[in-house]
Amino acid sequence: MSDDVILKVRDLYRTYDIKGGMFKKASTLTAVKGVNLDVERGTTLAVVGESGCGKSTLARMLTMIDAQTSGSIEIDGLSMDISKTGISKEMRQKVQIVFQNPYGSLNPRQKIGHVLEEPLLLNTDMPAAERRDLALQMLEKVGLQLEHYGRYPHMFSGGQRQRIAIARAIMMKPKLLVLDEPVSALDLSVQAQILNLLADLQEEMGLTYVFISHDLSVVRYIADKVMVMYFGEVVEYGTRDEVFGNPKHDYTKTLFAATPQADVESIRKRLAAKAA
Ligand SMILES: Nc1ncnc2c1ncn2[C@@H]1O[C@H](COP(=O)(O)OP(=O)(O)OP(=O)(O)O)[C@@H](O)[C@H]1O
Repeated sequence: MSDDVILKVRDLYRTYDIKGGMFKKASTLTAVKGVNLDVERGTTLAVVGESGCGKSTLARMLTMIDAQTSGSIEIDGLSMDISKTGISKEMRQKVQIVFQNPYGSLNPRQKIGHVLEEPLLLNTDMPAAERRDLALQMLEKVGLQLEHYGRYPHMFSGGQRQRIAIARAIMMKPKLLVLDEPVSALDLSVQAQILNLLADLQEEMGLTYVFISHDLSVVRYIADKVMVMYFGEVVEYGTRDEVFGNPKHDYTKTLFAATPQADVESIRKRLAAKAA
């Protein structure tokens, strides 16, 4: 593992103004409160916590879908403050996101070839023939077939659609992938296949992952480091073995106690069987 930090976040905040109503005063909600983190190149940081703790807000800021209220994000040496600079092609190239529901993020009227080539079309001057070659290469890389290039999203299973979303995310050869609950909507056996694919791509392409999940069995399998969020704050941050082996914060202890150990064991067995 390298000690080369690719993602550096300092004192990151995101607040939302909540409008008042007839019986309610206007207020401010702080969804992310003073988050600091460093992620080393080629490693996986898992972000866990209950619904509403700020995981997706953090993901949206890391991927420039939303701007931070204050604080800094640096990816591969480039500052990601879109409120000041807007979004450059260079910034787009550094980071991509994969969502939980691939169908929602794929345009049903676009063929897969177009879906894959679109980021290149928007952000580069690459000629059409090269774009097509790259799209075909990526289809193979994520375990799909060349004939899938001309098909529509509804012609694929959930697992295949998530492979397409991953292929699209890596078309621009990003350094960092933010994976927001990427396997939560999939059947268990398909989850294991997608997790294995992500592990292979990480090794092959030197990718760094921020992997958001509420599923501790998955986190235990994929994470190098684990960050636990609670009401917008980081309450635990350490290596996987430190956090799982010796959780310090009361919230983490409760979270771990609430996860049946059987889940952890079953996924371990499945993955071990596949690797053998
Ligand atoms: N655009 C918005 N306007 C107002 N409040 C928001 C907005 N987006 C998120 N929030 C609030 O910020 C808090 C954090 O939400 P966020 O979606 O980041 O949590 P999460 O941990 O990802 O939850 P989930 O797992 O359910 O998606 C929640 O209280 C949510 O209601």
